[in-house]
Amino acid sequence: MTASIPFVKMNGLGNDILVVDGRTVPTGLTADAIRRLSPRAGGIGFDQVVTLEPDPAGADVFMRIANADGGEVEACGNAARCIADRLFAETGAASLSINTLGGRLSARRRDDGIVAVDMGHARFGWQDIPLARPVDDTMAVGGVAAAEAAGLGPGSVANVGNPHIVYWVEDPDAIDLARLGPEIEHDALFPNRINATLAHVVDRARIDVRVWERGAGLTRACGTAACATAALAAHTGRTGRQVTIGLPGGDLEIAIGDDRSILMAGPVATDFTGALDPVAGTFVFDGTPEPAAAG
Ligand SMILES: N[C@H](CCC[C@H](N)C(=O)O)C(=O)O
Repeated sequence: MTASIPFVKMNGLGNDILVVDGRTVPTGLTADAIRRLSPRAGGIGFDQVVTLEPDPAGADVFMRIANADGGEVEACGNAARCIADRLFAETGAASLSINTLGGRLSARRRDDGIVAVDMGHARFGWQDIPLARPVDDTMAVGGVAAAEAAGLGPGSVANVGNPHIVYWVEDPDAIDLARLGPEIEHDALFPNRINATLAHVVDRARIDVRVWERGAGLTRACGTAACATAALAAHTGRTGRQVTIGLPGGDLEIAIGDDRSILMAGPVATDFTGALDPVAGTFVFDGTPEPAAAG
């Protein structure tokens, strides 16, 4: 087996990201290889893959994002923090511009060492999400059969680079999101599918959430879901504009600007390194690529 490209496994509050560097040589990582590598049983195990690339639009880096199912997506908040942390360590810089399919982000390391990322602006229009049909009040979206069958009220939708629906509930853990999540994700109302969050507003400065991620399933944390939930809560008057989002993996700090800009801050960590074969979908842990065969 020849493992041909190095990788770093990182995580933001347990939302784990495989990072590969395609800035000098394309990685050749295919959607099929991602699907083979993502399972925690037998694979490397991750929620998303991020490939660093040169940015033709002039940002410091282009961050290409794929979910565990191999599908390419527009945004990943935890990955943005992980990438920034890694590149700050690599370059000594304390700020960074990251371009993505969902728009351009800017990251900086705060004096306390925490990485903060400006995730851009929340959009609430039905075409922005997108929804499959016009909806006047996107803060109260009904018609998702599985959610209604589960007794959830209408959801609020936002696009923060990627699409999200947030259901406001008293006790997220009382709802079987593992069963409900995929039915919401694939509902016909969402032509690009959707990330689904159950949110309990604790008080005007804290919301506890559970997230089913499009293309990845239940995760320990979801940065963009935290951003969407905080933006929607502030927009509907459920909270102020400085909100702590409590996720199974820990807390994210979100600040919503009066222009609907979103600043997200939280910890990141590096788990391990290794190398993988992007075509065969095989890998070695914490090792270096196998030495070239002798001879
Ligand atoms: N599953 C998401 C992408 C990853 C988002 C999440 N990991 C985050 O930290 O924002 C989507 O399909 O839009």
